[in-house]
Amino acid sequence: MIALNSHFVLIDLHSSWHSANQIPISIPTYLQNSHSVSKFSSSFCRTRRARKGIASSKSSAPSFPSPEIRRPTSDRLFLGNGLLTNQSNSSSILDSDFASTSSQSEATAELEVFVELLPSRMRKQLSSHDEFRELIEVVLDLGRNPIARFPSGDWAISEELVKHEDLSHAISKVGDFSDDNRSGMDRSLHRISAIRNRKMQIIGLTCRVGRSVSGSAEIIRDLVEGGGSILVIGPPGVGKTTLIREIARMLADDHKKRVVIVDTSNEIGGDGDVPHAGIGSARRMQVPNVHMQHTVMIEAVENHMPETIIIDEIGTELEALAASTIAQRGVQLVGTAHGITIDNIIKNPSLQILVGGIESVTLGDEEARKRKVQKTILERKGPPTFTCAVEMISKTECRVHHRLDTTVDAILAGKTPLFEVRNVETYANPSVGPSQTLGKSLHERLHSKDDNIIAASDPDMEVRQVKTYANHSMGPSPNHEKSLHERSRSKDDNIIADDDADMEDEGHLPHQSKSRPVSKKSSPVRVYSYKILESDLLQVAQVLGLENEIDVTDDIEAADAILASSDEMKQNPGIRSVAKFHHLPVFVIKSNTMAQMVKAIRMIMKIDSGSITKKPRKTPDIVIEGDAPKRKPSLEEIDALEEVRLAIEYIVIPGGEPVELLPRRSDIVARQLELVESYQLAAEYSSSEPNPRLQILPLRLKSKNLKEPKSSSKSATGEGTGIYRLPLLPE
Ligand SMILES: Nc1ncnc2c1ncn2[C@@H]1O[C@H](COP(=O)(O)OP(=O)(O)OP(=O)(O)O)[C@@H](O)[C@H]1O
Repeated sequence: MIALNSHFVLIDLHSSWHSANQIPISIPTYLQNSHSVSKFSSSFCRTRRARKGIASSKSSAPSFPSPEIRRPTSDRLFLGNGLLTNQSNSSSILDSDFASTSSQSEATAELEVFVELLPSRMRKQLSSHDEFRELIEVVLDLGRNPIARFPSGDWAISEELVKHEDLSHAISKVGDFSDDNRSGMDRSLHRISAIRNRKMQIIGLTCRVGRSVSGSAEIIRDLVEGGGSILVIGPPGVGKTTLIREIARMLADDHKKRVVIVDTSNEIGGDGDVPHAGIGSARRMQVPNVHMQHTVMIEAVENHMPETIIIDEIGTELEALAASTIAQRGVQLVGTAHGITIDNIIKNPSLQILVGGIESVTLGDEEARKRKVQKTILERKGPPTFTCAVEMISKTECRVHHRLDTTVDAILAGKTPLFEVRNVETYANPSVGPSQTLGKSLHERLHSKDDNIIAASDPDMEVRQVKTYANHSMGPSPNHEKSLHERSRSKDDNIIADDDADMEDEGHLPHQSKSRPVSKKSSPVRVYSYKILESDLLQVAQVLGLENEIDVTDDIEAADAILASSDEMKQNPGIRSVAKFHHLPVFVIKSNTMAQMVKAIRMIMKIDSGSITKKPRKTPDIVIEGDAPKRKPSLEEIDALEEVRLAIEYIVIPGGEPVELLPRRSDIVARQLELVESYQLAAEYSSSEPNPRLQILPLRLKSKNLKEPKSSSKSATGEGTGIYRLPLLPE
């Protein structure tokens, strides 16, 4: 993204410290939010101005409000985080006084419109914040402190609590809320989302600053120009809408394509009937209500002869079907979907069609053996709707899957797909002119020393940075600073309960009893998680039949336990301080597999009580007995267990289908059975010749109550004859 030609002006507006009059919110809240926002600012502050030592706006908080509100003009003067752009101005990037005067004030115009939402007492406070220009959202919840969200974290705007009048004031400044509870401000890109009480009165608002960030699509310009359909995946707030808005403009203005945006919440083209200048000459179709998004998508193709259709938030099966219809009609499609990785889309039954649909195929024993796969395998049903996919890791970094079909096939086969990691810095070296940078082929970049891209041997892919992709369900990316390689799945699957926050400091050693007990109680046990997807945790809780007993919370103060990945524990030592401060036990999982989460949840719920023992004092961790690796498993055993994991996570749980495994040695079948049990699933054991085998059933086990089956003559470990059926929960 960033500036790629001399028409852009870069200014380092980044600042990470709050001024003295600002009210810091609690450490945990800060951590929580720094965890959930990207490291955008830190990477952006390395602009040329910064390198040349030109004073940034850090020292002088912009005064506010200015008397006159100006709207963006067709010159497209927009504000990004630490980035101001003006296409009509060709002054030098380096010595432009313009950047600190005219551009700044014009770029502030959109923010000025935004802060009109707030009562004047809040405006003054907010505008004095050093990061004011990088403001992401303002949250107004009745009876609470008004909160501003910045890239560096949350900040309480005022100690005065939000009143009804404050909400009424904000509501009076926006248009009507549609049935998705969203509204906007006329001809601006800001998004206002409402929370209502049971009487449907608005009691909370999330007001997001919308910006058109010129240059943000440079990072994938080659894909856009290639003409293929592009699926953009990312968690909320990572910048998907901002990216596709710029793609729409790029295609319509730079490439003179007929672009139609299906703008369900008026987020891409802004509120009001005249679209925001940020979409250039792309046309925009509004959608009367969210349930009609798919019909408007089809209408766009049938009535307006588009070459490209842009669509934000494909979330339902109907929308996915409409997208697939559009793609079949030869129209380029650029769409977004929520998720962290393509794996999330594959596992989402409504969106599976976007990646071609999935079906399970049962192979004959001979074929399975030949292919070295399990008997029931997953295959892609047809061609994906999109040619390629972009997983947004942060506003500045993404993973590009040039061939979505190849990626999906690899994931379904349990293999690591190959992809290319791109970041803004690589694509926005201001010292290189536009034609040089943009014209550079991937092949050239491959050999560029700076670009940190390495070639893969796969002839299908031109070039990519090969990284391990094993941890498909890794949490929302606060982890941008961490290499993907480091995030690869750990072979050691132990769960650690880390109960003491700071064991080194003997004088302040928190006694274990200080930690709040985490036990079953009438209200659900609330878990605060770091880098573990809430949806994955809840899915596991559901499989365990604990969906009413466990809850995931964003509020550390309300939490009963912390669940974190060990990667995050290493990266973010602050977690221990937070845990200590709140007297919370920390449960650490070494990989985000469902099996690990099952174990963690059982520990948190004390289902396996008594199995927790403390390690000697020097090591602050508590290890679950029996989880420590006792011996090195054989390759065959690893293979067999991986077969179980894939079968369960890709077929049995999402598809509700049974899976028959390959025949194995009886001791290995016993290990497989243990793993099946840890997912709380039932299995059928068959001691067919020459080796026994398991069939995993999509049925939940009675927890902690496994009985010897009547039909089994011996045991479930493979020595018996006939069928072994684990007891099932009554439906
Ligand atoms: N490249 C960027 N530079 C500066 N700010 C950005 C950039 N991309 C996004 N933002 C800001 O980040 C916030 C979130 O962006 P955006 O709405 O595009 O995210 P999103 O992924 O579409 O979120 P959601 O899924 O919730 O709709 C906005 O305030 C936007 O202005």
